[in-house]
Amino acid sequence: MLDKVYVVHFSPAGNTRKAALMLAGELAVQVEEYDLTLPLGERRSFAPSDVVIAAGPVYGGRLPGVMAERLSRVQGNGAWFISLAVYGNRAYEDALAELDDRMEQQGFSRLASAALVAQHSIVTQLAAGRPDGQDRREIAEFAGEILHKLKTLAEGNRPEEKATPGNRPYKSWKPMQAVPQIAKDCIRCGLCAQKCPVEAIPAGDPTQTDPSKCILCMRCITICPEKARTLPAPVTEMLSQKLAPFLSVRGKNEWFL
Ligand SMILES: Cc1cc2nc3c(=O)[nH]c(=O)nc-3n(C[C@H](O)[C@H](O)[C@H](O)COP(=O)(O)O)c2cc1C
Repeated sequence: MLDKVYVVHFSPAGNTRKAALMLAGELAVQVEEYDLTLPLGERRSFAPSDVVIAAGPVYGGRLPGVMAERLSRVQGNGAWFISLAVYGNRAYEDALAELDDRMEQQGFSRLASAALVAQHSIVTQLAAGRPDGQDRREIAEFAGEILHKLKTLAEGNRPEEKATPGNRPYKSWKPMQAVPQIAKDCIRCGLCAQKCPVEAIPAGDPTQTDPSKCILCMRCITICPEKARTLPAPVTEMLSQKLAPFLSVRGKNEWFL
């Protein structure tokens, strides 16, 4: 086990964070989180001996643009990174490669990369409840391989490396043009406005959502204490149909180091 590991994450609906903390708990005694989900955050600089897990959800086979931007808040100075693209049972496509590239641009050195499955934040029947017990066992196996690689490196040997899959240039993807709808049950508590990653909900009137800012990340829908925010039915129906083939498949956790 390591003494400490850092977890840098962007996790609107909490599934990415859950998977990243599972890995962190298998790797180190102490875990420190650095959250990129909110619009404001201090800059953070790491030391060459630090080990940093960088975890993001997959959106349309890509890293969310907001997360890619916010990674400029962290500076690696040669620290190790473990990249995690957390996907909802469909596919991760170029997201992991993109996360690797962004971390390297920020001055981190790649130790390992993984695509892990977690519950789909929009169609929640997909990979429901994951990461689960089987995922935990696989994540523990991945952690064991990371610790072994660190030991090999500390002994002065450079192990053979497996490259992260993904295309460059990355596939193109545009977020859907839709926003959550608000039911009469909304008590205007303002929690959604406070926690929106992209400031799409005005604090003065949380029944509004700015379609030019909303990334449909599901955070407001997930955290609303009154369950007053939902996706418009045509959006849910379209996505449920598109993703139906993935309901009966157990998506794979894959790692590369
Ligand atoms: C806008 C959007 C796009 C998504 N696109 C994909 C995708 O291309 N492939 C996939 O398997 N899952 C996709 N998902 C599911 C998420 O990657 C997955 O549920 C992730 O764990 C969500 O992380 P979070 O709970 O930390 O927000 C998408 C989710 C959202 C909100």
